[in-house]
Amino acid sequence: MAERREYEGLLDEDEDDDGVPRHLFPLCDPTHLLHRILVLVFMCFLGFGSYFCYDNPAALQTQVIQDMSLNTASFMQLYAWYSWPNVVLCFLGGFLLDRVFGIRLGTIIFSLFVLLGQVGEYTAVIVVCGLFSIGGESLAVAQNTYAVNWFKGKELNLVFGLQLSMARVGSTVNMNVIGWVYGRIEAMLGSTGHTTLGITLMIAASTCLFSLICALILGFLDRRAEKILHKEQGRTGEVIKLTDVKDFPVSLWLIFIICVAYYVAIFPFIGLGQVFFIENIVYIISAPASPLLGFMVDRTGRNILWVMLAVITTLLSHMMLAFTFWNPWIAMCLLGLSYSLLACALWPMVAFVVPEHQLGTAYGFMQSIQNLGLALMSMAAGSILDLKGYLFLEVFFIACLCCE
Ligand SMILES: NCCCC[C@H](N)C(=O)NCC(=O)O
Repeated sequence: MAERREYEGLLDEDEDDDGVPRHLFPLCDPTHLLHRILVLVFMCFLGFGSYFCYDNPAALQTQVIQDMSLNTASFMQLYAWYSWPNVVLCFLGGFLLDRVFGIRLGTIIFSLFVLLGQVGEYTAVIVVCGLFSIGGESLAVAQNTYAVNWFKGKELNLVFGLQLSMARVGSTVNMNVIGWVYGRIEAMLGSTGHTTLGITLMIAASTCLFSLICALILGFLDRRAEKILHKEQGRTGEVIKLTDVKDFPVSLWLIFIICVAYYVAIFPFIGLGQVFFIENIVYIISAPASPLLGFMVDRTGRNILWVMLAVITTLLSHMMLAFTFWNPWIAMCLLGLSYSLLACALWPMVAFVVPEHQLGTAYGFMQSIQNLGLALMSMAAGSILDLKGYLFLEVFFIACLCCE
């Protein structure tokens, strides 16, 4: 009780009982919804550049293969080199976030990696592609950690839905714009080639610079809120240890399994989509659907039930494509909705089963396992397509989903 009196004696008469300054404008008050919406805007734009540039190779496939004299195998290495480093380094990135850098500095560092990787992507292809990939995946870990820190117990599924929606907007904008940008530069220079490709990708890098600026602003707002709300005093003081991974609860390992078994039937499917509409329609549906479905999950709870429903409807989508001659738009629209539901119901579940000081490590480990699955299954899917065709590929995706 004595401490409380001393503490009250330190209270500025301009502060309320919780030590928050009384005369802050709502937009500047970290406890006000308007301020949290402001933080959420920058949180959503954190991943915009990473998601936008991640799809550069797919959106410029013809140009990249032509200008860099690549064959399909070496072209696909761009994606392989995105996933393979993250099998280990994404987990390490999450651990460094929890134990060394902290959320603010870690987010800025990973945003810088994404920018440097994108700017240098076609000078030392494989190396800086790895730099971009480490930044991209670890930045997603940081983004998820920020979301939980600011919105756990409030609108967490809606927030994840909004973050994923902005990510899908980045992918969709890239798919529909970057080819036009390349054409304009080709017209200006009068030829295709490395220079045209390089200038196009430098323009794409501006989205990563934008995300880095958002990371800096977000770091300022988070540090300011920590000071005003005296958050550091509420910390448990616990620190993550690498050996803590062996103590992760079974429920978290089940979330990891669901994540990898689901996403190997989504990203490789989109990447191998035979016609352009497959890549676009899933993302175009997911952009508006994710926040709406996230709001629904927030209101109803039952995340596990929604994840199960999403897996079942995704399974039905693939079975429609494999075993029926129905209009593929039906299956693709169903897939876009089920993918959105899965994404906004599954990712927040990590925050329900691990303490705050382990969040970055848990998300990092989850994406490491996801990237291991994606790297292996992407190669397997490519081989199955070459050797056995699309029916066997769909059966392969159905088998992966049945492992959930
Ligand atoms: N630059 C792409 C980041 C991917 C982040 C992560 N691996 C992921 O899968 N996020 C969920 C999603 O549905 O995109």
